[in-house]
Amino acid sequence: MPTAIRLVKLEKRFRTKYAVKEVNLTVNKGELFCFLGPNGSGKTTTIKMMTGLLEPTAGFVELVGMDIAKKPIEVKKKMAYVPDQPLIYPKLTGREYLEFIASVFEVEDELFEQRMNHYTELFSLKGRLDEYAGDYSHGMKQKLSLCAALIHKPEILFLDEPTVGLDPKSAKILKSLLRQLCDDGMTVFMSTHILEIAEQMCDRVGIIKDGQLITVASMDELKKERGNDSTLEDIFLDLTGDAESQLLVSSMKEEEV
Ligand SMILES: Nc1ncnc2c1ncn2[C@@H]1O[C@H](COP(=O)(O)OP(=O)(O)OP(=O)(O)O)[C@@H](O)[C@H]1O
Repeated sequence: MPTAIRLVKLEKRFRTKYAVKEVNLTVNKGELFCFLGPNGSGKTTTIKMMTGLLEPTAGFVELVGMDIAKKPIEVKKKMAYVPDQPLIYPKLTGREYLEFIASVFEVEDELFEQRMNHYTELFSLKGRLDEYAGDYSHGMKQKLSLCAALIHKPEILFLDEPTVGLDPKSAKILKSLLRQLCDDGMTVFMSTHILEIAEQMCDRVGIIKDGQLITVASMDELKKERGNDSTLEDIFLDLTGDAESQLLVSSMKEEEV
């Protein structure tokens, strides 16, 4: 299986503090990879280095075989990034925004129309495309940002907390869409706090704690190692939580019963 993403000894230091430390990781083409970790563990910093928005202190990132620091334009043509806070131009309509993104990526008119119709229909945005994007709700902005990311059919899609702000129907649509895109060969790298999503749909999960990647495995591998009745929540808390927070979670579970 060809490699889509390769991180080699990737590090980011802010002043004296390491936000990401010696991360090595390979993600294959067509994989749906979930990146998990507690708040402040280094997920966004890693994604920003992977997408060329932040320069590493050490190490490097290769996407589809190219070093992002050496070939930034070529690499960026092959990827898309949907941040947790959607970045849109408020004075453009939804349609104008998608047209603008398509023009940057030189998408042919016919393909643009097909993809715009397909994705905006899927996310129930088609009837709202002539309104200013600045007047959209948070969830609608998030969906417009997703449609824009898919308009040039990237080989690698990075998503930071993609389901936050989406209603349950849109979240479900997104989950099936991501699975289908990966089955068709796209690679998805996604951070999430929703362990259920990672458990249900990811091929592999990576868990980061204090800037260090502490586990990379499929759900089957994790269960084999930790016992078949373990949930991802148990495993996650076991690997990342301190004893106190685990006790708190257990007592809350007992109270629920
Ligand atoms: N620009 C910055 N300057 C200084 N420190 C930063 C900067 N950006 C991030 N950090 C620090 O780096 C660490 C990792 O932050 P990061 O945003 O990558 O975490 P995260 O795992 O995405 O967290 P969350 O789940 O809360 O979004 C944190 O300690 C954070 O305070």
